[in-house]
Formats: sequence, structure tokens, C-alpha cells
Amino acid sequence: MERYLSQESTLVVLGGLLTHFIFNAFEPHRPLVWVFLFLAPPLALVWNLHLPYSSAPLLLLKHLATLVLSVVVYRLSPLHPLAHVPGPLHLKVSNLVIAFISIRGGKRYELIAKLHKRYGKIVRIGSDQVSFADAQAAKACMSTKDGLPRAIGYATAETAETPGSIMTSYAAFYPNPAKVHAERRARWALGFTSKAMREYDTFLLPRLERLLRKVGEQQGAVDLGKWLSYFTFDFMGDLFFDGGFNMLNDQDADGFWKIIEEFAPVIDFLYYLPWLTPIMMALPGGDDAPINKFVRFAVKCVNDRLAKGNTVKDVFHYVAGEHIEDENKVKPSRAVIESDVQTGIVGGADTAASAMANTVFSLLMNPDKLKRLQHELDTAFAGEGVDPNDSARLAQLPYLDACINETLRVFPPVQTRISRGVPRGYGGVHVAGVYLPERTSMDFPPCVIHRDPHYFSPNPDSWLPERWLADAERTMGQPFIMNLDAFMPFSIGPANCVGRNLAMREMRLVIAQLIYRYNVQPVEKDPEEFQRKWLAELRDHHVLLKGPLNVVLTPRSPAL
Ligand code: HEM
Repeated sequence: MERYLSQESTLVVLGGLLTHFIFNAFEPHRPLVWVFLFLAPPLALVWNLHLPYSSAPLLLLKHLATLVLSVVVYRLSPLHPLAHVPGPLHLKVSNLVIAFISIRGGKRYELIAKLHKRYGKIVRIGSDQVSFADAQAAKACMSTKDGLPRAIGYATAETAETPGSIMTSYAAFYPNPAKVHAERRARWALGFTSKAMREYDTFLLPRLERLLRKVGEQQGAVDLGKWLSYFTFDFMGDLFFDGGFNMLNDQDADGFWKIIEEFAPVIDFLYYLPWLTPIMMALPGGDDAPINKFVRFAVKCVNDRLAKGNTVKDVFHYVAGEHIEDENKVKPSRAVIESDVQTGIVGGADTAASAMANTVFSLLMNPDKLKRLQHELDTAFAGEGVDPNDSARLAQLPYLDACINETLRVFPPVQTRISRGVPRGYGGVHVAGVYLPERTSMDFPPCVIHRDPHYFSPNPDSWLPERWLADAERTMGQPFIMNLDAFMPFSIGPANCVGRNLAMREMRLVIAQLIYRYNVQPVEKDPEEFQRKWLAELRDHHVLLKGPLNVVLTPRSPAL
């Protein structure tokens, strides 16, 4: 019996180690393979050693304990390929830790900033995950065609039937991501040419008027953050579904905004745990999960839009390949259209809404700068026949752009995770003097890079639009550093934000008109309390989500 016991224990340990080896070498993603690898070794032992079946649960426990212990020891050991990257032990052990930190409080940006302060430019924040707060490294990985694709966390559930969006097409999952992505990107890019964007004014300007009217009509305190979100979602609806979601009118009666806000933390969580996505999707009751609710909603919108046909050349027109007349050219599949549209809505609405809300917040915290902006707008819009919505004119207002750019620097809507990965089979890479083995996922955190005094000085944590002006040195009265290579709210390179110019157009219009037409004042009179409440409600779920921005609006007459 004793002989059997020691033989049994040895075999359990060997089985656990072998299972770890298989997981590490082959990264199986199918839930059934997992179940097999968990159950097969202990059951094989029972069978081969003719043990009683009642011993199976204990053997299973021992098998799993060996497996977990082996994984933990390996990840903390000098044998791990990322052992040379510093970081706290509890994060190195498993991506689960950063995933749970992210989904729980959404204050990942505070943690990432703290970690970089303690460990330096590169920190290991997961078993195969690093955060790299270095502009040179970001440039090396992202700015050329030969750069790295997005990390595997972007592409978890892709199959021939669900090939994923433009975002996932650039992920390490594909054999040739740059080629797959370039084809998708070319269609998207057609939707953001100056000519295409001029056409969007036909629905952008009426939406803007509706926003201004709606916020002006509210009695007493107005949650401006909420109204800005309604506006950006409606505008995305215009861009993709020829009609908007009508949130400005019905205040999100369909609960669509709520679906997105529930969906964002989940998808953010799954990024770190790509193996979990197929398991979650296969779970019973998954139909009601935010991710599935959102997908169903988007599919319904695509169906309605396709049934309606194209009355305007909107972004959908290009993304869905409606512009392709040559019958020999392949049109995007229905699955591709559905995924791309979801990406556009999520990527285009909350980002712009948080940037605009943070711009207003920052102006309210700095009344002298608010006055300066109002003066610039009053001067620019004075005189007969001036069109305040003219895009060329708005783009030439230096203080307006300075306020928006400074907000994108201090509060980038994508805070901690512009992601790239070293694909499996690619071999390791050297980036800015650091070796990164294959299968490493990298996050470039704009919120840390943008506040690094080596790139932006003085006072990198402070919101100072003046640093963007030509006379910045004189205005700020001290020598200053302004490294535009380190400014990356829209990312850089061939997979950067394709909607950047449209987002800038949208933000210039809204901020200019709001500040020109209304006196805006925070309901909370104590600036410290106002700031505390606002910052406490910012949540980083890949895209920055915000709480209420309670203000009082009164119509203003221009000073000129
Ligand atoms: C202030 C507003 C916005 C910010 C800060 C922002 C930021 C970003 C960032 C950081 C990325 C990731 C790029 C990368 O991985 O390298 C991205 C990608 C993307 N954004 Fe935006 N975005 C904004 C608005 C928009 C808008 C209005 C749209 C479209 C309607 C849009 C559509 C996209 C798309 C389709 C991608 C994927 C591009 C690709 O893979 O080629 N974004 N955006």
C-alpha cells in the first residue's frame, strides 16, 4: 500500500507538471480541452493503479494543486522569459490580478502610474503582460508598417464566422495581421477623408443644435457629462445607422448607453484573460451577459440600416463596402460589418464624450483660462456673416485647440492601454533596450507617458493649455519641454485612430459653441470638492468612463 501511495504521489506530481507543460507550450483555448487536461491525468491514475473510484476527488485536488503551484513557481522564477522585467509579485503570478483590479474599481490608471514611479519605464503587470511607459518604445513598436500588431487579448473569440473587427484584424492572432488590417483600414479611411467628413456636417450640425437647445432647456442643475454622451452616441448612430439613437430626445429610453457602460468593463477584463472568452460565451445564461446584449443590439441596428439602404454616404457606407461598384472586388462579409460597426460605436462615442467633459471640467477649475477661451471665441465669431461652425476657422483658433490638446494630454480617453503584442512564433524583440519574448503583451499607457516630466515640463500633472501656444516659453515664464513624439491620445502609426480628424472636428464644434453661448458654472461651489468628486468618478475601463458633471448653464451675450 505504501509503495502505491508514494508511486501515486509521484505520478500525480508528474501529471501536474506535464499538464502545465502542455498549457504553456500549446495554450489550448477550447473549454473541452481544458476539462480533459484537468480530469484525464487523475482518472488515468485511478484506472492504471486499480485504485478505488472514491479516491478520484482527492487525486483531482492534488493534480490541480500541483498544476497551480507549478504555474506560480514558474512565473516567479528566473526561468520565466519575463523574469528580467521588474514588478510586484502578486501581479506577476497571474493576469487574473490586474484583470480583477481593473473590473473592480476602474482605477487602473492610478495603479499603473504608481507602479511606474516605483519600478521605472517598464513594469510587469501580469504573467505575460508588461506596461511600457516610454515614447521611444511606443514609436518603435507602433509607428511603422513593420511594427508589432495588437496583443492577443484583442482577438479571443475569432473564427471564420466571427472574424472580428478592424481592431482585432490587427491582432497577433492572425498570421499576417498587417496585411489583413491594411485591407480593412483602407475602407475605413475612405469614411474619414475631408470630402466624406464635409458631408457629415449635414447631420453633425443639427445634432449640435439639438444638444445646445436641450441643455439650455433644463431647469437648474444639468448633468453635462450625460448630455455630452447622449450627443456622441447619437452622432455615432448618425454615422453608422443613418438616424442616431435619439438619446438627446428620449434620454436613452432603450437603455443603450447602459448596455455599453456594462459592456466596457467586461471586455476590458477579458483582454487580460483571452482564454476565458470562449468559456464565458459557452456558459449557460450567457445570452444575458452584457457582451451578448451589446452584440445583439448592434446586429439589430445593422439589419435595420441594411433594410433601409443608404440614403447618405455615412461611415457605414464605406465600412460595409457600399461604395464598391466593381463586381470582381470582394465586399466585406456581414460578420465583418457587424464587428466593425460595434468597434466604431464603442471607440467613437465614450472617447469623445469623456474628452469633452474633461475639457469643460478643466475650464471650470480654471476660470481665468475659461475667460481667455471665451475672449478668443468672441473675437473669432464677431462680425457679419461669420460662420462659427466653419471647420477651417475653428481649426485656426489656437487657444481652443490648446484646451482640447491639453485635456487629451492630462486626461487621455484611452488611459493605460494602447496595446501591442509579440506574436507567437515571431521570436523575441528588443525594444528600447529591453528584450521582450514572444507572447508578451505590452500596454503603452498614455496617462503615464503624457505626465512624464522628461516629455512635458514644467508641471506635467497640471492642466496648462498655454504649453501648446507658440509663445509658451514666455507665457509660462520658465524653460519648458514639449515632446510631441510622446503625445499619443490617438495612438501612432498605421493602426492609430482612424477617426482622429472627425473627433477633433466634433470636439472643436461642441466646446466652442457651449462656451460661446453659455456661462457654465459648477453646482458644487467648493473647487476642491468639485475636483474630488469628478476625479473619484473617472473609471478606466480601457476607455475612460465618467460620472456626473453637474453644472448650471445660463445664456451669455458675447463680450464683443
Ligand atoms: C477623442 C476621441 C478619440 C480618441 C482619444 C480615440 C483614441 C483611439 C485609440 C487610442 C485607438 C487605438 C489605436 C491603436 O491601437 O494604435 C483608436 C482606434 C480606433 N478608433 Fe479612435 N479615438 C477617438 C475617436 C474615434 C472616433 C470618433 C471614431 C470613429 C467614428 C474612432 C474610431 C476608431 C477606430 C475604427 C479605431 C481602430 C483603428 C485601426 O485599427 O486601424 N475613434 N482610437
